[in-house]
Amino acid sequence: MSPAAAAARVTSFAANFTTSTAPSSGGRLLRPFCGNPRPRRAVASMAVSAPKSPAAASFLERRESERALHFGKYQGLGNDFIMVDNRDSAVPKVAPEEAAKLCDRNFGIGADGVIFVLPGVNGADYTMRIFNSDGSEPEMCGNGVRCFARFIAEVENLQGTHSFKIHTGAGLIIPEIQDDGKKAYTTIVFHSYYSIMSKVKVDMGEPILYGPDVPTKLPSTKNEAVVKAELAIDGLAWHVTCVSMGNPHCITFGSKELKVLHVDDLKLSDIGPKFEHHEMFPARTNTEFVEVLSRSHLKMRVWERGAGATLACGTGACAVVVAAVLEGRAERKCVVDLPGGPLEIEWREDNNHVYMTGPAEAVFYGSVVH
Ligand SMILES: N[C@@H](CCC[C@H](N)C(=O)O)C(=O)O
Repeated sequence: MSPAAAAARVTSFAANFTTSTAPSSGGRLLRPFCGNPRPRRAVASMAVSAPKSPAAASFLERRESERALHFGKYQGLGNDFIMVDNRDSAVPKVAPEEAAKLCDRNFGIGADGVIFVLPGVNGADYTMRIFNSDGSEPEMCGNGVRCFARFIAEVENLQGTHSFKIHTGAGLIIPEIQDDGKKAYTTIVFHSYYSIMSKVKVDMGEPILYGPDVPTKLPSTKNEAVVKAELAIDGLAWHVTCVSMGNPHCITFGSKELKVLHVDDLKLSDIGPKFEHHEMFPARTNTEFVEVLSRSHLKMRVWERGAGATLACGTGACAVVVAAVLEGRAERKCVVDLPGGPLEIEWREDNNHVYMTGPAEAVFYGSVVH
C-alpha cells in the first residue's frame, strides 16, 4: 500500500472514532465505527437522535479535540495490549515512560504492553513495535502478533482469511487469520454484535539456540545449545534450556532437588525476578516453568521480562515446545496450557519453523488525552 493510501486509511479510521448515542442511557460514548457490516443489535436505534445533554456532549467533544490517543484494547488468552494505529508515522505515538503509565492497572488503562501498528519496511505490509508494561522494548510478542492481525483486520475492514507480512525486531513474522465461520455474540460496553471467533495461526520463524545469541552466558551443553544446564537460584540447582524466539526465554522443567514441577505451587513473584535479572542473562530473560502432562500436552506458567506474571506468553509457549523436544520430553506438536487458556504449537522438522495457533479478540475501544 502506498504511504498516501495508508494515510488516507488512517484518516478514515481516526474519523471513525466518534461520539455516538448510547441507546440505553441517552448519554454519549466514545467508540470507533470501523465500517464492519456486522449485525449490530444496537445500531438501529443509534439512528434515532436521542435528546442529549449539552453539557456532557460539549465536554466529550472538547476532550476529543484535545490531543487524544485512540486505542483498541485487545487480548490473546488474557495477555492484554493497548493497540495503537500508527500507520501514518514510523515513530511510535507514545513514549516508553508514557506506555508504562498507560499499562498501569490502577492509574492507567491497564495492559501487559502497548503495541504500535507502523508502516511496513523491507517489503513487509506493516511493522510491529511493542513496549512492555515497564516501558522496555522487546523484539517480539507472540500473543501480541495475533492481536495485531485482528486489529489490522478491524482498521482495514477485512473479512475472512487474511495473512500479513509483519516486520518485527525478530525478523519477518507471518500471522494468518483463519476463517472457520464461528461467531459469538459479544457485548462491548453498550454495544452488542457478533464477533468472529476464528483463530490466528502465526509462522513464528526459526528458534535461536546458540547461547550467545539467545543471549545467555551459560555454557553450551548440546552442540551449541544450552540444554538442561544448571542454574543456581534460591539454593536449588535448576535445570534450564535457553531458547530465543527473537526474544530470550529460559525454560525449566525442574531442578536437581525438585525433579518434577507442580507449576501451580510456585510463588512466581518471588522466584520470577531472580531468573529475569540473573547475571547469566545479559538482556534479562522471560522464564517458563513447565509441567509435562503427556508427550503432546504441557502446562506452563510464565514470568515475563518487563511485565511479570502474565496469563499467557506466545513466544514462551513456542520456546517451551522447542525446549521439551530438545530435552526429549515431548513431540514436536503440543497443546500448551497457560493460565489464560491453551495454545497449539508445532515445531516443524521440514523447515525448522515454529507455528503457533490461538485466539485474539477486541475487548474495547477508547481514547485518552495525553
Ligand atoms: N507476552 C509476549 C511476550 C512479550 C515480550 C516479553 N515480555 C519480552 O520482554 O521479551 C508473548 O506473547 O510472546
